Amino acid sequence: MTGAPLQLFNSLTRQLETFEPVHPGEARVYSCGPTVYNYPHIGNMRAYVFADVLGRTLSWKGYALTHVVNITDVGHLTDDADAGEDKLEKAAAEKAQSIWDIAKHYTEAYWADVKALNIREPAHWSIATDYVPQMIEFAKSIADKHCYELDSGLYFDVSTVADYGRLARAKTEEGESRIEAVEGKRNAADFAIWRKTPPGETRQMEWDSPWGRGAPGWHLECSVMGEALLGFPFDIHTGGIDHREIHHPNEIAQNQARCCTNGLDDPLASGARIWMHNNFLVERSGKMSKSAGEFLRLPLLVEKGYHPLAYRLMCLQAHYRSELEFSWDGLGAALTRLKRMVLAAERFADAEEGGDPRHPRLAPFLDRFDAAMSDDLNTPLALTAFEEALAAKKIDPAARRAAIAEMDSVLGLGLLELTRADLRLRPKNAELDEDDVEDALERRRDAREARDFSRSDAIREELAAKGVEVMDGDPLGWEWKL
Ligand SMILES: Nc1ncnc2c1ncn2[C@@H]1O[C@H](COP(=O)(O)OP(=O)(O)OP(=O)(O)O)[C@@H](O)[C@H]1O
Ligand SMILES: [Zn+2]
Repeated sequence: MTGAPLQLFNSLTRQLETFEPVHPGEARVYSCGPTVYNYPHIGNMRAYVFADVLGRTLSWKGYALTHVVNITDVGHLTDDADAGEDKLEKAAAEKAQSIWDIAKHYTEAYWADVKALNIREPAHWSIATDYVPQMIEFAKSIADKHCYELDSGLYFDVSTVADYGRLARAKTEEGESRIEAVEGKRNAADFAIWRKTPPGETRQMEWDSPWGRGAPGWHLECSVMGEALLGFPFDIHTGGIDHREIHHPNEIAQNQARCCTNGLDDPLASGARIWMHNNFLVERSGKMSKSAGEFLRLPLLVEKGYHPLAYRLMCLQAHYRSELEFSWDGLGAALTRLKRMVLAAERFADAEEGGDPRHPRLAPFLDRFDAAMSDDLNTPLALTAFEEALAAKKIDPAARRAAIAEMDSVLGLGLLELTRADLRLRPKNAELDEDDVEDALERRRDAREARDFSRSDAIREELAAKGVEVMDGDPLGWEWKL
């Protein structure tokens, strides 16, 4: 493996650990994916930008990566703890639509955002409903020792595993106390791994099981897909910090139960060695939400004229474990920074391929970049090394192109393909298109050459009235903006 040893923060041990793969030369990663009952907001997408940067870093360091991202199309209740309704059943009932159509529609919307953000396709998008037989098999294997049946379903008894909930931080403050009581539960934190369809109710998604007709629990799904596609133990499990409190402790409890039944003698075997959690993207008003106020979806950013990769850059500007506050000004600043990078990269984007990235003038930038990324994915610091490599003077263009391509394989900004025109996105409400603007600017240049300043000013005002600001002497060389 190349470069500095990769240090990652493990939420389970609460410390930085050097990445040592379970299978030499490989990296197996599972990331909790979207629940496809609605469009993802940009906060959700921060979780996938983070998982993507982790995957790209592992690939760059030479590990053969197998990344799994699941699609939850059944079982996730409106409350992460054991209460509420199935998010998809609820959406389907409200919209009077087939649940399968709903899942398909929002999965496709999610994939469109993934693509726009240069998030690489994982090896598998595992769809929960494709794994129901394996879920039943997994549940059967742990049921005798670790579960009990109630009228409402099969419950996991958290007292049957060692040190339940060691991952969670908010155990006493919020965690357990907010778990709604279900009559007959042995411990407040016990959770359903199979939920029976209540008598007299019809569900669009249900399956037969030894515990009656019903649907799997959300936590069970991730345990099963992780094991099925990556094998226990695998290397890294990721998700947003909200998952650190309930979803992942429950997954870990099931994995412990499963590993013990399979003869793995470590009572704390948690399925994955390293558990990593990205912090939230927040709004000034609080947690980003799909219901309150303006629904911050990636397409809304694009409609307002921000390129999706400006949002990706905004994510990279913060460390993944820090909270990041969203603001339009912040996004605008990220867009300006991205434009500067594109201008710098233009100078050598056409250079020959195959240059030596370890050119003596570039190696120090690459080393700093590596040190930053190896220090628990310190992207804000890595970006500064990247920009200095972009800006350094008098370096062979082919070598520089190679070094930038290498760093960008980790950052995923697509800098060698992005053009000025790509970044001059047109807000949806703009009345002019790119050609109209260029045409007006041409006429204005002629007027100025002819020293006809009143005509030049008139064209400027005409453009301003249509939402285009002409920037004479723009330091970025962008002559106009919308
Ligand atoms: N504001 C946020 N910032 C960063 N990550 C987030 C944010 N909100 C949710 N996540 C993460 O996004 C991923 C997808 O979550 P999921 O599709 O289940 O959405 P959700 O939890 O229903 O979101 P919400 O509760 O906001 O509707 C999870 O890893 C989750 O931890
Ligand atoms: Zn999950």
